[in-house]
Amino acid sequence: MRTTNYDLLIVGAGVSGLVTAKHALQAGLSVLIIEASSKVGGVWAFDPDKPGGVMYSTRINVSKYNYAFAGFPFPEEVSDFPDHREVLAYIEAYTIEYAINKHIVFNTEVTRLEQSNSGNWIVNGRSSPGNSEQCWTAHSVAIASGHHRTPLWPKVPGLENFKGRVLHSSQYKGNQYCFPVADKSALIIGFGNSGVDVACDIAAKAASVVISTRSGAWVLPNYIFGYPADLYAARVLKWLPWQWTSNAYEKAIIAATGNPVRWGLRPAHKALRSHPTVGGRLISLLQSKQIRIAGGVQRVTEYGVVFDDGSTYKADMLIFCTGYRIDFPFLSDKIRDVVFGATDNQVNLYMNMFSPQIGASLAFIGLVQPDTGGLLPVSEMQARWLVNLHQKRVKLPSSKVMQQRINKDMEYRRKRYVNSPRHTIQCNTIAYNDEVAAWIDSSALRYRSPKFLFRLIFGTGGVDQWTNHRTKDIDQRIQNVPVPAAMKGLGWFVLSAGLMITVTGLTLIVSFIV
Ligand SMILES: NC(=O)C1=CN([C@@H]2O[C@H](COP(=O)(O)OP(=O)(O)OC[C@H]3O[C@@H](n4cnc5c(N)ncnc54)[C@H](OP(=O)(O)O)[C@@H]3O)[C@@H](O)[C@H]2O)C=CC1
Repeated sequence: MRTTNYDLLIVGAGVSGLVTAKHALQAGLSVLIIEASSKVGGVWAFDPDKPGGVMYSTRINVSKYNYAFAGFPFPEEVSDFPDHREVLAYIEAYTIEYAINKHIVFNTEVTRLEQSNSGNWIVNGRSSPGNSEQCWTAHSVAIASGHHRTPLWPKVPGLENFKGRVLHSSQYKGNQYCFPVADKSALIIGFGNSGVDVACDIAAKAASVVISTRSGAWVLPNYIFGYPADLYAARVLKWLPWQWTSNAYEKAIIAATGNPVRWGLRPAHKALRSHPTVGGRLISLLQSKQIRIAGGVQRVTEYGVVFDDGSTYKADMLIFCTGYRIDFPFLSDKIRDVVFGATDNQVNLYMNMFSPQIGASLAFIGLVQPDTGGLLPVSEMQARWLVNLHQKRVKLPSSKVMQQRINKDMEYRRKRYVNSPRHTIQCNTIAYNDEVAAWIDSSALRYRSPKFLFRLIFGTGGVDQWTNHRTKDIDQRIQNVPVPAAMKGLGWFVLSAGLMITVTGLTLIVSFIV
């Protein structure tokens, strides 16, 4: 049975879906969110009985200044890196503040999405309990169901012979869940943020923990010289060649935690060529040898593994922390064909949002992996852009221009990052948001005062910088985002050097003329 034809139907009530709903509702659109679970929050809604989402000990690894909804800061008493309970409470408070709940249908899984000949979208869903089929139509659809749903299981020779336990990080909810880990030996395969979090969690109880990594990692501490590490990812650094920034970043890591080779980390690439692995706790566990690092797995045996260098490890459990495959199982084949690129995790979307063949009526919100800072402010700018498109204040470029841009971005990512399925949707938060902000007349760098400009160039500026209705409150929030002392020092150095060069140049010109 088809009911209301909504202006915008949103798939998923995680942060990306909620922020999209907030902006669409404020613009007067009729909105419906369809959510598979019984709660808002997406990956932040801890559930020990369901795969996916956070585990019991998860803390966000981006500071609360760069992972928040605009105009809605985390409470003051929350630490720089909130834990998942605090993040969920914050998301729930946002949902209440903007009365989003009444626009959500919970416990309903979207099963199919297709476009009718008229251009409207037909969305089918299945509600539980009872498995009742539902169907809605909408003028446009925003897919905000996340890209960390389908585990990526690599093929490892001999895995079928292994006698111990095998699971993916999405199934690991904490050392008190799953199965007894006390006195067992665990092999963690993969050295991204899941690998680090799982290794640190399991090391509290297990007898021995080894992380297997084929390319090592530069492990970023949560704090550098007393400030959250993400606060160093300032605008000025994106204006410099990334290799220079990477060198500085590597020096900062070495100054904060020592040479990574000492702890066995053996990074195979420059730091900024891959997604940052954050792990303050990991370094101390490596120092106390509660966790060890090994190379790639050559093959699995009945009771353990053989690494690439021929050494062996006897393991009771293998935990694959090997990331996710981008997948939206409800897309019809026709849409799937235009959305996904030729290789694994490649998406053929303009600004990771729109298909040139489909246009503005189907948007992907949050289909981005920010290389610095958090996803939330990117999703929020995408939501605002989408609403502006709805209101016909802006329009998308032609499909030819969109495709050219997609190709250019793909080429850039291939060169800039390690060319792997892990980096196909990587983007720089500030650069991305600055670009979208310029289109919707919300630029962060509109001049207010030299002090402000300094803050936005040598600091990250936080999530409120792109808000277009400037109020004292918003300006205060931007000023509350700390600028690390080292970045202030860099700022003063650049300004003094600039001043000296200008004065010297002018003096030379004047003396030449005179
Ligand atoms: N606390 C937090 O805020 C957390 C955030 N996250 C975020 O969630 C996202 C997903 O993270 P994560 O689950 O760690 O996934 P990632 O994709 O970031 O990392 C996957 C890891 O698995 C390795 N890997 C992939 N394929 C293979 C293979 N075939 N053989 C061996 N190793 C392989 C990769 O190595 P290689 O580099 O060699 O390809 C990499 O080390 C990220 O954005 C992350 O930042 C995750 C956990 C906690």
